[in-house]
Amino acid sequence: MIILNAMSQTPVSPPSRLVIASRESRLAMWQAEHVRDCLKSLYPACDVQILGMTTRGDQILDKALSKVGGKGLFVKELEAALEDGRADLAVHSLKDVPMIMPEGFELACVMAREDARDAFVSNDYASLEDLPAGAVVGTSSLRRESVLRSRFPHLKIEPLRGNLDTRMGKLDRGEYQAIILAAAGLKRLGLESRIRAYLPYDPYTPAAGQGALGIEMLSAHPQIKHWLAPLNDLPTLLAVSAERMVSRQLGGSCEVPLAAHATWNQNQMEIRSFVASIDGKAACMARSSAMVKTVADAEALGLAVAQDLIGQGAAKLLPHGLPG
Ligand SMILES: NCc1[nH]cc(CCC(=O)O)c1CC(=O)O
Repeated sequence: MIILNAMSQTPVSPPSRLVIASRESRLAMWQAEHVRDCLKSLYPACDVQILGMTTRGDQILDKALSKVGGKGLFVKELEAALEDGRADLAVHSLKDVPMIMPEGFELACVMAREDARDAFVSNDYASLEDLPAGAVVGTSSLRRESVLRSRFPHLKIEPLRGNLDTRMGKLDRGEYQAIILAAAGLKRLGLESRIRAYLPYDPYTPAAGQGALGIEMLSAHPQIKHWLAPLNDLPTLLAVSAERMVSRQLGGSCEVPLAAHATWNQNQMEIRSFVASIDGKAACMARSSAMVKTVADAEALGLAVAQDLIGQGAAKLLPHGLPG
């Protein structure tokens, strides 16, 4: 649970030094630098440093994420740096943050979301519809694979791992006719011009948290939450709270195609979600809208959507059944 701008009774003095742990990929570094710049403008006297590190998710590139135990693969080393005091904050793509965080860790804040859509990238084709039979499409996500297989059974879907630059390189060397990536990462790295088409939320619903940044901290250091509170973006916080609740209720793993996307505007939230089989032949889909004013309201809507999916038989699509 995140407290927005919690006005503490005892004034907290501004930070004098903050160390941000980050993965070393270009996107992760962009995100860490963005957080550093925001902190520097909030606290001009604060010394803000970035500690770059490699995670297991960056090292293992020859296997599908779903096969190497996707959960937390990109965050564990960063959490270790927080635990031994080498860093105060860890910046993550919220999509990569497990739905249930380990004991002692929490989100300090959720920052404004970039474009949450998936993007179609290709050198030779303008859209998925233009791809000929047998064309190879690269994606590392079972969620994207499932929708592609159901809509375009004539395409060949093949795994695509590595950081953004690696993935673009594989496309440019002709290993794939097209690839699907999160628009957010491409835009952040100045690669927006490579996007040939934006995939609509229906049916290409993104993963919970896609496009948003989450900053992780140790629960034992509550002053950090206070310092970072101004970086929270309310529409994003409410949307991702609902999305992450859906995902958490369904076991939130990378081993099953699972999508959840919410928007919030003037107290009105809309949310859509699906759970599907990898071949795209079976799917449960739910959408809902409600008046939402607080994180608790958003989570209640997420819970209702998860229950709708479960009522449709979503548990049968989950590799380990329902959690708990
Ligand atoms: N799973 C890897 C990952 N984690 C975050 C992003 C993109 C940026 C974002 O969603 O914030 C990506 C790459 C992708 O899905 O194309």
